[in-house]
Amino acid sequence: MKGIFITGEGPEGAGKTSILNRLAKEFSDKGYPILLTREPGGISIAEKVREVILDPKNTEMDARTEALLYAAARRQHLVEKVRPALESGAIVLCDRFIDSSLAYQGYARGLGIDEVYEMNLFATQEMMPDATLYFDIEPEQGLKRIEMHKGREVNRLDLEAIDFHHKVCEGYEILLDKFADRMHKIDASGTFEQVYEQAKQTFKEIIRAHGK
Ligand SMILES: Nc1ncnc2c1ncn2[C@@H]1O[C@H](COP(=O)(O)OP(=O)(O)OP(=O)(O)O)[C@@H](O)[C@H]1O
Ligand SMILES: Cc1cn([C@H]2C[C@H](O)[C@@H](COP(=O)(O)O)O2)c(=O)[nH]c1=O
Repeated sequence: MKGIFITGEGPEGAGKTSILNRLAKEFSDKGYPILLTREPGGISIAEKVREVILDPKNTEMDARTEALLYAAARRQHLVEKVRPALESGAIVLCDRFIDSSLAYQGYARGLGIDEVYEMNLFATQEMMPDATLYFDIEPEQGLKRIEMHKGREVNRLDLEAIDFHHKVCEGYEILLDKFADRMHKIDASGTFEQVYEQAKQTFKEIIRAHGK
């Protein structure tokens, strides 16, 4: 594919969405062909699946159902939006992707990282990101940011106990080792400007390494 597929990952409130938005704006303004999108969502069918998965009223959702719904939304989003953009040469910035499933469903829910990975490889036909920005923060600090952000939807996963959020971070630590070649750790605990500067430097190195 001609484009570059870059994902943003991390626990709740790490600042992924804010930083990816600013990167997309700054680099689009400079003339780079950026497509900013998100998971679950990004296209109509996947946004509908998102509503079902994240509705806090759906308390009975089975862990495998949850993992399959994320993978189904991912499949449709990839086919309908991400792959065509990459084929046209875009730099796709995606707010969460497969690593979220591995950390949240594979590790924190206990389904198994390898099992969830296998199932997702079927959904994506083995497509993986070229690079991933991992926003590293203690779950307590991230959740506090979300509490302060009054306009944000509170979703079903935000409402999990703090132990679950610690497990999500442990899961991501495993992924940082497993996928050391593509994962870039950003310290997300500082001010927005400090985090943005790190993310921007890393982003520039990634696109340079891919010839852009
Ligand atoms: N470095 C920062 N310091 C303080 N607040 C921040 C920082 N970065 C983002 N925020 C604020 O924290 C809140 C959550 O940020 P954001 O939505 O970007 O996080 P996120 O990682 O996408 O969260 P989630 O995945 O849970 O949706 C927002 O109100 C945002 O303005
Ligand atoms: C893609 C994906 C996401 N999740 C979780 C992580 C978050 O709790 C929500 C998405 O909300 P956000 O505000 O857009 O970050 O869904 C998951 O558990 N598994 C996944 O594959």
